[in-house]
Amino acid sequence: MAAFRQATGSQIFFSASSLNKENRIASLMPNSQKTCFDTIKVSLSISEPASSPSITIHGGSVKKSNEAALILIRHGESMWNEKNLFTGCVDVPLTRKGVEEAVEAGKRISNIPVDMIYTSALIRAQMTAMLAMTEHRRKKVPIILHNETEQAREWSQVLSEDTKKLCIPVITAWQLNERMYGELQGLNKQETADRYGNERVHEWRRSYSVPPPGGESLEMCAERAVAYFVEEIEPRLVSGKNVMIAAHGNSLRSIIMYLDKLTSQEVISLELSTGIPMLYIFKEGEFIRRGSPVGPTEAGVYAYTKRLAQYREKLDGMFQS
Ligand SMILES: O=C(O)[C@H](O)COP(=O)(O)O
Repeated sequence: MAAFRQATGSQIFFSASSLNKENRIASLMPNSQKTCFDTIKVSLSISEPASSPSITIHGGSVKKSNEAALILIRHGESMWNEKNLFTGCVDVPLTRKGVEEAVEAGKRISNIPVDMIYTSALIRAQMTAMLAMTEHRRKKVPIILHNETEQAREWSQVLSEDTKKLCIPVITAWQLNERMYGELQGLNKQETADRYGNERVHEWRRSYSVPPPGGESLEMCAERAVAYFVEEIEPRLVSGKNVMIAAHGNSLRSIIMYLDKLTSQEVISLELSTGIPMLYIFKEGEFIRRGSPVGPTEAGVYAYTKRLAQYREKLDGMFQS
């Protein structure tokens, strides 16, 4: 990770070479994509239920908590996962099993607060986020924000203030897309390993700096995914917003590498299963990995932070279930 960033205070600076790579990555994307770090204006105001652990209001000023929940979830099984094909940035949907995995994931995080959701621009991640939220006890409605044009933003506004309070903004970002697998996209993984050798294919799939032919290395994927996380998502956590990110095996591996401060050697063995939520607590500028909630009432998750326990108690009071 240090290879492409020097952290000074809370600022992260990219070396010139990685900026060149970033521009190349940006050029790989459809020309409708603008610069790397478009700042999405969240057009929904997000109300905090009184018990919310993220923000409390004292006499008009907002006292921000220094703690927030971050949930990461790799999409459920996709139709090309099922066929064992390299997928990358090809936009394929979930299988029925993937739909069930997403719903199950939702059950596991159903008592954890979610104020904002980020997904990639790919349907398998968006389906996973929306299906998971059908199981959330707070019953807020996730709404995908459309900012692609001024008209899209205006026409998709929620104009009722009351309704807005029961919505969760969903921001889609191509920067969170799966790594682009280049010439491997659509090829069968086993046949590719048979052709090029297991070791070489494993290096393309799991190493930090070796890209697949015509595709992105994990390092190149990190330069957009981690940059987006730092520029757009981390400030939300700092402000006390609880965030869920639904994305992909490798874009999430690059983000976890940043969160857990993994070396380029350690990240090789990092594997993410489809549809398994992972919980982090963001506290005083640090990310603490809490593992994967096994069930909606797992003591281990709630015992760890008072705010999550209080939020769950509030939901118990609100819904008596
Ligand atoms: O893009 C794909 O094929 C999968 O989502 C991830 O593939 P990988 O596990 O081979 O990196």
